[in-house]
Amino acid sequence: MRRIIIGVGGVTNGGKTTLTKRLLASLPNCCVVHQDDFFKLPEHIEVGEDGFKQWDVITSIDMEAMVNTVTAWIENPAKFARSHGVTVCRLNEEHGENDIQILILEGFLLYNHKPLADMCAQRFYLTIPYEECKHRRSGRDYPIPDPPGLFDGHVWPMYLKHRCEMEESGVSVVSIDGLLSKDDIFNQVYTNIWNKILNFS
Ligand SMILES: Nc1ncnc2c1ncn2[C@@H]1O[C@H](COP(=O)(O)OP(=O)(O)O)[C@@H](O)[C@H]1O
Ligand SMILES: O=C(O)c1ccc[n+]([C@@H]2O[C@H](COP(=O)([O-])O)[C@@H](O)[C@H]2O)c1
Repeated sequence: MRRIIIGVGGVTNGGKTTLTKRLLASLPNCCVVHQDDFFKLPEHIEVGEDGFKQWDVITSIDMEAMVNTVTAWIENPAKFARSHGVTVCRLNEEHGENDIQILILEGFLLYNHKPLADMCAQRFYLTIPYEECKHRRSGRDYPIPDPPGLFDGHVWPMYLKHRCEMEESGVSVVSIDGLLSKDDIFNQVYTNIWNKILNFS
């Protein structure tokens, strides 16, 4: 049985969740692990020198728990799928597609954690410019609402810092322009994933 882990990373509001939902609905035997589900409780988030709770750093996320969840999928993808409500099917053997199991990791800091980055066979990275990001973020409702000034004082500077660290680490990513239409982004990524699967031993 082949199994493949796909990363959907990138900037906040870059379109990661939107893309992931469409991939989940289109790819066979496909599960997802969202990094946002592993945020620590607010009382465990430090306040930084910038005066803001430090949500946009890797230590705000329980990465050990996230990696453990991914490990559970690796050990038994079909069991993981069934327990997450995904119907497991066999694909057409004529096309060499039988028994593929796919896991999508979705999150804004996937590739700044080496163990997680190393688990991904393909890493997509969505980007959008500052103005568009600020605009989209202003319309979002998070479990903890953004205090005034958070975007410019913490979110965007941390994005730039982590992006720079990711690039310096040498991890290879497929950059996706998040300004493209939702359809174009989906088609580009979907095609890329199938190419990867069909060339995957
Ligand atoms: N390609 C796109 N073009 C325009 N708006 C988009 C696109 N992709 C996502 N959005 C919108 O941007 C906002 C954030 O999208 P979302 O997928 O939740 O981002 P993320 O998961 O990266 O934070 C949502 O309002 C969504 O509808
Ligand atoms: O989901 C939460 O509990 C949560 C609590 C506080 C903040 N967030 C924000 O979630 C953002 C990452 O999620 P996303 O979907 O925008 O990529 C990050 O920029 C955080 O500032 C998210």
